[in-house]
Amino acid sequence: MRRYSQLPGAGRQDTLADRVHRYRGVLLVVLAPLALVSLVLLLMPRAPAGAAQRPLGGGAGAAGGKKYAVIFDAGSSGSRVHVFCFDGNLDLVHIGTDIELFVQKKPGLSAYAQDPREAAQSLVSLIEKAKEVVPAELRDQTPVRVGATAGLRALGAGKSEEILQAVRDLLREKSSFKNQPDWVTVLDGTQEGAYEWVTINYLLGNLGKTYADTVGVVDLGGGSVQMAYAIPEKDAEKAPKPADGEESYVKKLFLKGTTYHLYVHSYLRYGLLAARAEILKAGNANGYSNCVLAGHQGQYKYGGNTFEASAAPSGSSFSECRADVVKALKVDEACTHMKCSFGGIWNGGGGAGQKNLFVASFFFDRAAEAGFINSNAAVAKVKPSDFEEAAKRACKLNVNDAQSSYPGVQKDNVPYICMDLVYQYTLLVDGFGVDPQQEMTLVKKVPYSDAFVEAAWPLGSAIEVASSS
Ligand SMILES: O=c1[nH]cnc2c1ncn2[C@@H]1O[C@H](COP(=O)(O)OP(=O)(O)O)[C@@H](O)[C@H]1O
Ligand SMILES: [Ca+2]
Repeated sequence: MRRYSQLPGAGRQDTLADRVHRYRGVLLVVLAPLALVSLVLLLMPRAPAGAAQRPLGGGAGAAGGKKYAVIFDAGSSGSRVHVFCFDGNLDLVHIGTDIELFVQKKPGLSAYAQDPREAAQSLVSLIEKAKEVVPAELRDQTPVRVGATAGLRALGAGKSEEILQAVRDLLREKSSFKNQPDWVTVLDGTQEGAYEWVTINYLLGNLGKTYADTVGVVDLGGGSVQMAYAIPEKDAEKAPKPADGEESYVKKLFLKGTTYHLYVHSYLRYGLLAARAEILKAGNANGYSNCVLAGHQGQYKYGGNTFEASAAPSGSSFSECRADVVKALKVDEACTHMKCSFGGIWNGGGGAGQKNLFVASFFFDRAAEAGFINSNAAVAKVKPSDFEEAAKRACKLNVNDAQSSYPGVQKDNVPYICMDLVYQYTLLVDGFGVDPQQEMTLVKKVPYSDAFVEAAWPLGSAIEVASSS
């Protein structure tokens, strides 16, 4: 397994083609300022023909062509604020010495389900940090958006709406940023996946290139996992209709003058922490789990429910745990489409847009904790089989040995290290159909210019905001 501190082709080492492309953009500014708005870098997530188009929000705070955008990521395991600043070409420019302000704190909003005001208050320190980096005279033109993901999705509409309302009130009273009620929402999973795809491909300098030159993105959160990659138009036309209540499989995006057909699916309850509950339910026939490390007797709490989570008398077993995970993933569920990933969900048809996979969030974190990538690296090249090997090692341990073997793993997570790694391997190989030997890139941050930017959905949202003004 190799490690890269610098990503080939990333950052601002533009090729001649890129520069020609950018110069073309400048020409367009001169020749057709109105057309520019829709041509240069307009992110327009659209539902397929016939469905209503998602409105674009207001613009970003601007000065001398610079625009700021403040995006809150209300994730299931923590809240984070990102502040970005774009120039007139919608390239990122420095905020002080960095290219992004990024501050995070735990727990997430959903941990305050009983007290919406306290949930909102948990964002105050992040708001203050964001204010520090946006010049005072630009704050009232600088939009602030809040996107909540799987944590609030799982709380249900009533509770999550109360929390969101408290956040809207707080932003109106305390933020001094440009705020609007409909800018504080629960993101649907496909929107989250699409933004993440835009983030990574923007940072890699891929936008404007053909779909085959983009990378596919997998984002394993706590509550849900997203797969997003560009597919050819002819495949998009054949996309099956989603089941009732599900988002459509294909989003049409217009970015840097290029139309992309993005296959996106978000699997709710298959984020790493949510999947533990599914695995415990699937495998708990005898009151114990084949995935829990020897020496652990306990229960696992997730989303207001409690599950028995005690080790089997013989401890954890890679192969038996894997069978439980396959069951939890519903790999064999009837597939009414051409080809499915798992749970009867269309797999998008694969192809060149999925050849290079960038895999984010918990995939990176667990790989670092299991010690097969450097936790300080921004990206690392691995294969699914690296997760298999790490899982086989972890599943042989008891909790005490695991605690000393994996000093980076939080105490609460130690009994689940076998389960998590088996899940990650099985999700990639049996779920998404990735070859165990296929090289892929684990990503935490992407090098851009002389800095690093978080590989997370908020930049995609900021690009939408900044390009719509
Ligand atoms: O902006 C980010 N930077 C670094 N890591 C992130 C970021 N956003 C999410 N993560 C990682 O993703 C994992 C959990 O994701 P999150 O709390 O966002 O769950 P969710 O997406 O299911 O709501 C954590 O391991 C966290 O470290
Ligand atoms: Ca997330």
